[in-house]
Amino acid sequence: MTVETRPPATTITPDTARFDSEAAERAAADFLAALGVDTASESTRRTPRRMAEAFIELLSPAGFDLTTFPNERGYRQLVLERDIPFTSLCEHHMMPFRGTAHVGYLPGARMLGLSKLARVVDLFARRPQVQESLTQQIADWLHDRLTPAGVGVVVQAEHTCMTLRGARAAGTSTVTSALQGVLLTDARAREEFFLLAREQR
Ligand SMILES: Nc1nc2c(ncn2[C@@H]2O[C@H](COP(=O)(O)OP(=O)(O)OP(=O)(O)O)[C@@H](O)[C@H]2O)c(=O)[nH]1
Ligand SMILES: [Zn+2]
Repeated sequence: MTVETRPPATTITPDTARFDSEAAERAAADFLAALGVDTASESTRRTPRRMAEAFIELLSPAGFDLTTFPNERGYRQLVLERDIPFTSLCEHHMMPFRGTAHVGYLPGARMLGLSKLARVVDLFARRPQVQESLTQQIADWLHDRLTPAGVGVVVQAEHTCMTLRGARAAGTSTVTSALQGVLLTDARAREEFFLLAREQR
């Protein structure tokens, strides 16, 4: 008889109860009026509502089950999910920043369902963020929840607050990384992670 050391799945339920969509719609209408934007035409009458819904969507990660499996065959090498797309909101301007994340881990006693790596990125992207925190939060959360031997995260993104306005530095991208466990302490494991994360298809 095998003894499960942990429950097979943990349900992650993001808190979306905090949204007051009607207040958000009223505020959007006030904001647009203050900017002199007409919301009286047939085309723009629902724009305050659309704005509220758009921001609520950008701030609403999907819930999911953090499904794990026992690492029965003792797989000890890197598992790396590359090019996970995400959209987040820069907490300074509330303008989108979007890009991709590479998320990898060195398994311990349990393996994670692959899709969960993309779901964890979504969980932390759909909130007001700075890219450094997004990157670190993904690594820390996986390290705490999965207790793997190591975790590595690389995030690359375009910040529209600096490409479309302000510095207007079109074409720039920002790269951040966060490491935990063996990937932080062992130079060879770290090197392998960055090599595989960078490798072209
Ligand atoms: N470190 C970090 N900074 C960010 C991120 N997203 C936006 N920023 C920066 O936050 C800073 C906010 O600076 P402020 O000087 O208060 O804002 P601002 O007057 O609109 O500045 P400009 O964007 O330079 O016009 C800007 O330099 C942004 O580029 C992020 O993810 N990480
Ligand atoms: Zn910004």
